[in-house]
Amino acid sequence: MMTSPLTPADQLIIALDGMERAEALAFISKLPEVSWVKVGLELFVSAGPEVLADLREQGLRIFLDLKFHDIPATMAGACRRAASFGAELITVHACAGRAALDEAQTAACEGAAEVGLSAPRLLAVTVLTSWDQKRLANELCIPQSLQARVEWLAELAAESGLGGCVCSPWEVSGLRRLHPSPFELVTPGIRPSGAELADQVRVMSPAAALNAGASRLVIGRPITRAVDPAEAFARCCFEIEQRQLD
Ligand SMILES: O=c1ccn([C@@H]2O[C@H](COP(=O)(O)O)[C@@H](O)[C@H]2O)c(=O)[nH]1
Repeated sequence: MMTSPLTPADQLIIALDGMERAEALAFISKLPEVSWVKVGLELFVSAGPEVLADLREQGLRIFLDLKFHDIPATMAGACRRAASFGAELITVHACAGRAALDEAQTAACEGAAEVGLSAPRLLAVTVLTSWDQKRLANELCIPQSLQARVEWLAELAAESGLGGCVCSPWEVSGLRRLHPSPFELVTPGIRPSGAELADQVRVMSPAAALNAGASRLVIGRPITRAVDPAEAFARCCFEIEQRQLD
């Protein structure tokens, strides 16, 4: 069976950070082409799970990025509930370890099935895109190279049957050789040329990240804080389309 290629909007996930519920809904109503949104800690803590239903009613697909990291039973309980809200992508920290990842994955599938939804994909966060090699060694006393660390944690995720991982675009080409599609490599740290880095360290442009092998890109402030967010979104889509034509 032929699968249709992903459109740029399928590959771009807009991070709705720095907004309260009403602001997020108003923002999204100005971007009718968006198909995926990411609800992270800021919006979820201020608006609660109801915002997920609000966004789904607008036809949006939900990436729930709460980065669960806890003991296995707590991770499982949180993932079960998150899946029942209709989130299609859910993050957990790979550092929670194999038992927690295994239980989280099972509970997420059960939570979705209990309400008649398809199982979500759990994504394991590897090393946050705001970290660099030096801080990893100095602050966390992790002697591995950053690439090796990400590959180690992605392997743990794959062995637990997770749907993919979150990494920076810098690690994508190495990871893609180890984990072919459909294992998802979802990359924040996306910066179109000229955009401010802010707290992001391991960054790439949208086209370069996809060329390296990323499945989907997460982009927040370069669009949400743009003077004209619709134009900024359209520019990212254009860059992705051009790359597909090259
Ligand atoms: O390693 C990670 C994991 C998650 N994030 C999240 O992605 C967005 C990025 O937003 P920008 O404004 O484009 O920097 C944000 O919600 C983070 O929580 C990440 O940046 N890095």
